Amino acid sequence: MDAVLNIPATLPMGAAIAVGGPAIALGGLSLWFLKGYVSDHMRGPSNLPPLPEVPGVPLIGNLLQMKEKKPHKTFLKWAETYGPIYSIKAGYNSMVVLNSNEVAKEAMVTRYPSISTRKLSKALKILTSDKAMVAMSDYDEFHKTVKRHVLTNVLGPNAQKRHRCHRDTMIENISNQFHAYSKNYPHEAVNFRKIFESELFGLAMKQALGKDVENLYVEELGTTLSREEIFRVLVLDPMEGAIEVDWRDFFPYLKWIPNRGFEKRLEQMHTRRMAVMNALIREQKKRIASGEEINCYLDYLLTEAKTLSHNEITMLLWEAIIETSDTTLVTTEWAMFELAKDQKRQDLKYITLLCSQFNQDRLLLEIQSVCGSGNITEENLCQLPYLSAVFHETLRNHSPVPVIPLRYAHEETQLGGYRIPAGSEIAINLYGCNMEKEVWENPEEWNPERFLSENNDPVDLHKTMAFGGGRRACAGALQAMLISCVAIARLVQEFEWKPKDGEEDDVDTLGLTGHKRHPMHAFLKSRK
Ligand code: HEM
Repeated sequence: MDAVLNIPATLPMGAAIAVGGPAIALGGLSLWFLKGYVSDHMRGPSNLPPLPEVPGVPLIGNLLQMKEKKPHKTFLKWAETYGPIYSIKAGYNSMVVLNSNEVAKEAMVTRYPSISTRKLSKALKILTSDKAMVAMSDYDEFHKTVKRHVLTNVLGPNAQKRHRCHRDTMIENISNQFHAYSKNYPHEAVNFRKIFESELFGLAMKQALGKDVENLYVEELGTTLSREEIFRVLVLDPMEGAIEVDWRDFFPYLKWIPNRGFEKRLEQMHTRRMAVMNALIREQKKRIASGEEINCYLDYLLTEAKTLSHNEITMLLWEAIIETSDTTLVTTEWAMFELAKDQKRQDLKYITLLCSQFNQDRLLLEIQSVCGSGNITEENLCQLPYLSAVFHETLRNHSPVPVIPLRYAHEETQLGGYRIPAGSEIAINLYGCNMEKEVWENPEEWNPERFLSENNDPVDLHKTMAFGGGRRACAGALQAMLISCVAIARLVQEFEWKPKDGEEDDVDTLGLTGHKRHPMHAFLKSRK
């Protein structure tokens, strides 16, 4: 049940248009969502039938059938019997589960005005400071204001241009560390995550606060924390906390019964997170007072966001840190894992050959003339359709957001031709949509070539809906794509990757955002 109840995280359509090629790929997101919008919108309300229901037991409904920590998989199984849209009972609450592209699109775009509020679990209520974040707020004035702020300073195309230096430094550091590892330990498999995660966190800190950190004295905790401990408090703990379940979420009429263990754990997590954020902000305020200005979210919010409280600013800074640090790592690690398993796909000749089948000579010539023997840069991305296919296929097959954070129908509406009663929770199972056999051939197979066949419209890259859609589409899609694609290409340009023996079939996942359960270990051989 856990993963459904909680979850993270946005792309304003036109926003992507400026950063060269990648922007073109992302612009497709809006076009894809427009496909079908008009016809859907014309269907008027009528005496619609009620939803198919998955049978459960009195009082607890279907809760016992969802014991495993991967509800998206249970939802998919049910879709085989009850169809792409059905309702379940999570204790007292009615939940509508959507498992197909069409109904998901309808929920995110056409019916959005009726389902624009969030339903948060008790854990998320505490960890989000009661919706004081872009991703977890309801669609209201607060949401519009803070989304504008994060796009203006951190995630929009112009902001991403201004933060480019941090991404370039990050990829150089990553490359240097892998080279050093392969030189010093030629017979040992490297832990991919250890290097990538730490560098990504550094980038998150620079964008949010202006500087990375080595250690920090936290007054409220009376101790100095190492960088690793700071990462745990700001990223790992909250990600784990977000999937904590309080049984009272399912039985609101029993909310008077205390659940102290749960409350204490979550409150402590929240207090430690706020203490660390406050200490980090205090340090940077000293920098600002000394006259040193840096282009970062903190400096921007302190000057521009006059209507926000200290608590809200702290939460927004933390949000930028945790969202940068998590899902991009998940996607890049899965992509490298898939490529490592498959030597032929790492071969640039193979890639160009495929591209040439897709779009013949133009691409072959472009790749050779643009990249040559030099390192790939963000400017090259729009000319590498195979790389784009690798990225989108990884998002499809290893969804970092298997179920979109729960929405709530605050008024009666309709989806998929069924009546949706007011008060229903809405779970959009992106994993289920991406495993639809009618839409994807052999969906369980990781196969980037599916996006490169002649019949494929480049806009279809966004059929995965990995970044959500409509007004709540992911604000970080551009950043995620820039970081992930450059990293994948650069690491394949520079090294041959081979998984550690016995790890090829290890596709188990963990947590809210589909992390690889066991970090990927691979042997590296420098190509230079
Ligand atoms: C591969 C990486 C990522 C994936 C797959 C992803 C996916 C998503 C999804 C599915 C949503 C939810 C849309 C909804 O509620 O309907 C979302 C929202 C959001 N994402 Fe991402 N995301 C990624 C990376 C990022 C990054 C790097 C950031 C920021 C640093 C970010 C910031 C946000 C924000 C702020 C929202 C809330 C948008 C809103 O509510 O208007 N995401 N993301």
